[in-house]
Amino acid sequence: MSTLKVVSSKLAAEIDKELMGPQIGFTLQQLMELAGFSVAQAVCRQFPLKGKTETEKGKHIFVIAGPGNNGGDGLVCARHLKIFGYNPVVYYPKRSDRTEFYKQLVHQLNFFKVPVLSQDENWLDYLKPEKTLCIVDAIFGFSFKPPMREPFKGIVEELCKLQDRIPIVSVDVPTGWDVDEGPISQPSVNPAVLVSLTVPKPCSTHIDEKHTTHYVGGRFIPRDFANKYGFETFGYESTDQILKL
Ligand SMILES: NC(=O)C1=CN([C@@H]2O[C@H](COP(=O)(O)OP(=O)(O)OC[C@H]3O[C@@H](n4cnc5c(N)ncnc54)[C@H](O)[C@@H]3O)[C@@H](O)[C@H]2O)[C@H](O)CC1
Ligand SMILES: [K+]
Repeated sequence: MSTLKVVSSKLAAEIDKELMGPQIGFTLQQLMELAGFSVAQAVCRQFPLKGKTETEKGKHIFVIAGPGNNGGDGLVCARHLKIFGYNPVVYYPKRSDRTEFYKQLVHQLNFFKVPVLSQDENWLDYLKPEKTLCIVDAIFGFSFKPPMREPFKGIVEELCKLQDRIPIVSVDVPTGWDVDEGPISQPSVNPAVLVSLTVPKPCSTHIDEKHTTHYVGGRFIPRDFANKYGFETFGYESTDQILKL
């Protein structure tokens, strides 16, 4: 059997289902914690604070969280960024009522004094190139189906205007991209960093390597499980949660 380097949206959903099924028994919370933690680590690797001035250190990281689990990864990521010494602000326009768990993630952000903006707040005030280190795009992941609906269509259109001046870090899938086909509809972001979770999705083959740094994160599967789905595990070093591809 040939070894795939990417897995389709369908397979990614099957992998998730099996990981959280009765045989393996991970909970969504566990996987999301590791996913969000790895995205925060990728931000640290890409935008280190060491040697930076206080002004630089005070810059915002603007995390935009969508309505599903990709958004949940963003909420977790923001908490870890705060712990790592960054200054995250979360914009969470359409809050998930799927489970109580999402409310708990927001409570945890309140506990760490990370601002969480609602849909009616003036979120663009927080997005000034001179005051913003990067944007974490946790809007949509592998379950996005175009065309994009509001309020996200308008939000992503604004991000597209800013992305040449503020780097975007996309979680798992660049928002607006078809998971399997890539950027086939608008609006869609052009990230400076992509953090693929578990294994890259086919859309990642459409990134321009000169523009986009690609990491894999979400280090939670053993080799035989990866091989069963036709891919290899990645050569993470030591305790790293991410690997630059
Ligand atoms: N094993 C892992 O790698 C893990 C990955 N995780 C993350 O989970 C997402 C996938 O999460 P899911 O909830 O299935 O989907 P999304 O977040 O992508 O989006 C669903 C959400 O979006 C709405 N929606 C879909 N299409 C549209 C549209 N055209 N316009 C507006 N809204 C749309 C839909 O209604 C839902 O509300 C994966 O990518 C990872 O980031 C987990 O953390 C677990 C571990
Ligand atoms: K995303």
